[in-house]
Amino acid sequence: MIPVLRPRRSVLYMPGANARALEKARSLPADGLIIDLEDAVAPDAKAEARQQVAQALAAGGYGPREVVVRVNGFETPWFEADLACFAQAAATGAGPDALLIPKIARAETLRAIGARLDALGAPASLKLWAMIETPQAVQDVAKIAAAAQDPVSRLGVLVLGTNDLAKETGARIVPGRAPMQAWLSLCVLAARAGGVEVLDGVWNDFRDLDGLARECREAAEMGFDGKTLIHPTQLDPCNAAFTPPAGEVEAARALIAAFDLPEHAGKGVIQIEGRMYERMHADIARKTVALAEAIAARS
Ligand SMILES: CC(C)(COP(=O)(O)OP(=O)(O)OC[C@H]1O[C@@H](n2cnc3c(N)ncnc32)[C@H](O)[C@@H]1OP(=O)(O)O)[C@@H](O)C(=O)NCCC(=O)NCCSC(=O)C[C@H](O)C(=O)O
Ligand SMILES: [Mg+2]
Repeated sequence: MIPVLRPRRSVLYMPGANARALEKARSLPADGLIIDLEDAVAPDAKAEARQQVAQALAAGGYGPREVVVRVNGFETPWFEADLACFAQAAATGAGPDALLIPKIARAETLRAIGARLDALGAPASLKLWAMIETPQAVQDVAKIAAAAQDPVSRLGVLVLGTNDLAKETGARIVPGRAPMQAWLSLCVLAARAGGVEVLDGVWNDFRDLDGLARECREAAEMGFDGKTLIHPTQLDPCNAAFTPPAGEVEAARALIAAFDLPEHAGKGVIQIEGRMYERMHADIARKTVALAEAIAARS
């Protein structure tokens, strides 16, 4: 059975204090939006930004875009008020789809936040996304992703924070990301084992769209479900990189149809034009078709 997919090819951050960005996001071709209350909002502007974001969510107009609020960290003075604000908004039907928790280091923290949301009366539909952006989080990413098996954690998606990883480790952010490849792959592996989705980190040099396109292709090849972004011009190249090409979708449909032929009933392996296909390839093909259909349904 192929799950109904929600495309998360492009997920755009914007500062919660930036009213123009909150407005503009209603018409941008992003699969998802992350409205930030953490690093992109100065300490003195936190309370006002929180209210502005709550008002923007209540006003709505974000259509099919998945809306996520990145709250301040678990140990900051703003965390509890952020959580209470969006738990209450979710309880009245005007909340985000998920809260993104920065600098998660342990699975227990997710469970504690999930339990706090339960206590605040937030509906189960309010999910948690976890940022993987500390050395400890990368080392423990399998346990963090596995927390998704426990409904109290509400975990749905892992999000890489490559800027913080560079800061914490001294690794350089370079084209091809050789210094971080092992960590990125570990996160993809952990996400798949835990049954959650995983989004790549941001490309800071927002005027270099060729560099961005290269990094999006690399991320798609590594198995990421999508990439987080910081500027509207990054949306089209990112959506293109994570959309299955028409030829791939056509080939996937042909493979599914081939396995459905009466002469192939009961066969575990077939050949088409000199290439071997097993039923696992038909499973991959079904996922490709489901993603392409979900993307088509959105547009
Ligand atoms: C990077 C920016 C500060 C650049 O802003 P600006 O100089 O205003 O750009 P432009 O003049 O080119 O903008 C053109 C129009 O697009 C709108 N715009 C710009 N960015 C966004 C956006 N992110 N979302 C929605 N709309 C946006 C402008 O308002 C202009 O509109 P118009 O008036 O119609 O012309 C800016 O892009 C920005 O703030 N980006 C997001 C920064 C952010 O949220 N950072 C935090 C997350 S990244 C991170 O922390 C990752 C992780 O934690 C890690 O550790 O790696
Ligand atoms: Mg960060």
